[in-house]
Amino acid sequence: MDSETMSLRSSLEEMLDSLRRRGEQPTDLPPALPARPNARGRLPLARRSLPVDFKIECKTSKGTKKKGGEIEDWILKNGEGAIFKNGIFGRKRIRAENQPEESPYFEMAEGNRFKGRDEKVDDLAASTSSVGRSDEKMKNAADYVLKKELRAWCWLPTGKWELGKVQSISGNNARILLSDAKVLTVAVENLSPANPVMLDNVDDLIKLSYLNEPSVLHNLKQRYSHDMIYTKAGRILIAFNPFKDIPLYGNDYMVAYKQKTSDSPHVYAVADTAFSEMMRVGTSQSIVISGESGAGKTETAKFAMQYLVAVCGGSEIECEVLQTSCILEAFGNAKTCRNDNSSRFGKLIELHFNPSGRICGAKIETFLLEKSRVVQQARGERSFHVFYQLCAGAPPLLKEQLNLKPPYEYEYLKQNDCLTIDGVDDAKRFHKLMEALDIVKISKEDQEKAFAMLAAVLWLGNIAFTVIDNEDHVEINMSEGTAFVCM
Ligand SMILES: Nc1ncnc2c1ncn2[C@@H]1O[C@H](COP(=O)(O)OP(=O)(O)OP(=O)(O)O)[C@@H](O)[C@H]1O
Repeated sequence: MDSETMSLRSSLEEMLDSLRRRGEQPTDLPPALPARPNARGRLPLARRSLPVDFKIECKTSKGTKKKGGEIEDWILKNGEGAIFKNGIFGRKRIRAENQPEESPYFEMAEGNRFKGRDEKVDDLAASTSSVGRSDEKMKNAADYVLKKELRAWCWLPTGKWELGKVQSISGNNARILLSDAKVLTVAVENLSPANPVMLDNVDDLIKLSYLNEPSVLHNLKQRYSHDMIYTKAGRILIAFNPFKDIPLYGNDYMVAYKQKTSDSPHVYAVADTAFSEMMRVGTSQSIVISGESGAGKTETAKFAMQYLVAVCGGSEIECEVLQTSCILEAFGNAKTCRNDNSSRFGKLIELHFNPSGRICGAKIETFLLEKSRVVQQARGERSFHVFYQLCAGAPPLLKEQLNLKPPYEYEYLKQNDCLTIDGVDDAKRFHKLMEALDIVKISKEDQEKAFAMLAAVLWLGNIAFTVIDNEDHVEINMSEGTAFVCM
């Protein structure tokens, strides 16, 4: 095992140990998530014009009937041989028992919508006994789709989804009129039902009649294009990174969410719900923020903390809590190819409240810091912010004491020729860092020790060695770095 893996393992072990120490069993299990529809296509309500609660039937090319999980397995194994591989829309051919007045699927709506899995399998078994009628039913379904000029998403060979209207269906192919007036012939298995226009821009994905991939992406994209970066998916909040300042934050918004006069999806609403539930139920609440690098997790966590601090306090401790971000980011964040302020560690932030709902303490645990970044960074990336901040912003006396040079003088910092970040003033950030350290009451003496350690690390990187024989023995080169580190 190499040393890096060893250090990662030990960090991981440390984290697990610390989690274990925090209690073997969570005493505050989160409430069960509400039942959510199948992501492949939630069946719409009976009153809507689209097909509802169809049954699945399956017959192999040899005529044997299959049901339940067998169907899925069989379709996967048999590919093109699966005659029911795809219906009018999507993977499943669906059929209704009775002919509705308007929709060929009407009858199934109320009775079967909330049936459990076993009941549905029973339905499936029943439905396979009437395969003979399926062609007629499918024709009705096709007629219905055509009559209503239903919109559908087409999966194009280019790998994109395109919205169009179904013009005609013949065999396994459908002709689709696209928005640019082009007509495409698409295999029906490459179609997914689109939601009616009235559902454009809905603020909660569970309001969509069809929860398929293109419909979800379309909805999120539309909202994003109107700077609506938050969307709900039931109890989950989806947050998009706008990469620009959007006027969605600040006092007025906080008041609106506190007084519940706004119910648009927002990180403030999530923080408010967590706080209200904590006060109501009397147990700890967690907000889990996840996403890929650059998705906006750190910013979102900061907005959530700002909200909690604003509505639950006004005393000194809250101010200290907010200042921790500045310190953590200086020491643990760095510029990467994906994010100019990427957190190179994980963190667990606890805010402690007293019985009256005021913040009375906080605890931050960090884990898995990417230590190797100190000595090596990928092209276009920097080491941790604090090194550049120290070099740029240290007061003259400190600079002299620590023999500080500009970043390009240090091997650890200059290796990638990436010394600055557009729009970021490292010197100013250093002053903010010192203020934050003062606010969280780190003594001047401890601050100086920390800065001396950082300077020592930089100088250590400047020590060079020369191989002096064939057995790879080395000798240290005398240089400014060597002299300074040995002092
Ligand atoms: N809600 C927002 N409003 C404005 N800008 C934002 C918002 N969220 C993120 N950003 C911008 O995107 C950048 C990256 O976001 P952030 O650092 O929060 O991502 P992250 O998910 O924490 O990334 P990493 O995992 O690399 O740490 C921020 O520095 C900020 O410029």
